[in-house]
Amino acid sequence: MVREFFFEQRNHLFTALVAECHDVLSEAISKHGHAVLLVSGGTTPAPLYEALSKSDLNWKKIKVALVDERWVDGSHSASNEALIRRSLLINNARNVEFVGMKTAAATAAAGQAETESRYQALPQPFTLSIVGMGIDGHTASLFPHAPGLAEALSEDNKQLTAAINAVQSEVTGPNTERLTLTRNGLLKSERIIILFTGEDKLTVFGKAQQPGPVEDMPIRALLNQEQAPVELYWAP
Ligand SMILES: O=C(O)[C@H](O)[C@@H](O)[C@H](O)[C@H](O)COP(=O)(O)O
Repeated sequence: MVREFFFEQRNHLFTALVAECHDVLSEAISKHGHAVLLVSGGTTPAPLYEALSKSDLNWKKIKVALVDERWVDGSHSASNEALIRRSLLINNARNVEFVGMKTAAATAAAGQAETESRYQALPQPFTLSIVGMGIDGHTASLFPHAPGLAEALSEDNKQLTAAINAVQSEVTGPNTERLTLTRNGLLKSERIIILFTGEDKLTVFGKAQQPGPVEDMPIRALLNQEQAPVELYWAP
C-alpha cells in the first residue's frame, strides 16, 4: 500500500518533503546513532537535495549513497555522483560521508563486485531511499526488459547491487550502462519515497498499480511488497 501525498505546486511538495526527510533522518540518528540516505539522480530531485543541504541535520552521523549510477566518470555531465556533489554535498552537508557506485572498472558488470562490497559495509537497514520513476515505469536503473533486470528483481538475489544495460529503454539516452540497487537492495530501506511530477507520470504510476508483469514496469517491485513502507510525493 502506497501512502500518497499530492501537492498543487512543486514548491509546496519540496517544502513538505524536506521536512519529512529531516524528521526521518533525525529519528534514525536518535534511535541508532546514525542514518543512511540513498538518493537517485535524474532531473527532478535537485530542489529537494539543495533544500536538504541547508537543513540543520547532524550530517556527521549521516552516510549518503546512490540508488543508481550511469557508468560514466564523475566529471561526466550524466554522472549521478556529480549531481549529488553539486546539489546535496554542499552547505551544511558539504562534509557528509558519501559512497559512490562508479569504480575504475571499464563496465558496470566488472565494477559490481567492488561496489557491492561498499554497500554491504553500509549500516542496515538503510534509513530512507529517494527514488524517481521514468515514463516507461522504471525506477532506479531497473529498466523494463533490460539485460540484467530479471536477476536484479529476483527475490532470491541477496546482492544489494546489480549491473543493468538499459539498451531497450527510450529514456536513458546514450548512457545505457548502469549500476543499480536491486529489488532487495531497495527493500533494505526502512522507508522508500517515490518522487515524480507531472500528469503523464501519474497516469503511468496508476497503470503500474494495476496487476501486470514487473518486467514491464519495474517500479511494481516497490508496490507489490510489504517489506518497506512506500510513500509517493507528487505535484503537477
Ligand atoms: O539515474 C537516474 O536517472 C535515476 O536514478 C532514475 O531512476 C530517475 O529517477 C528516473 O529516470 C526519473 O528521472 P527524472 O527525474 O529525470 O524524470
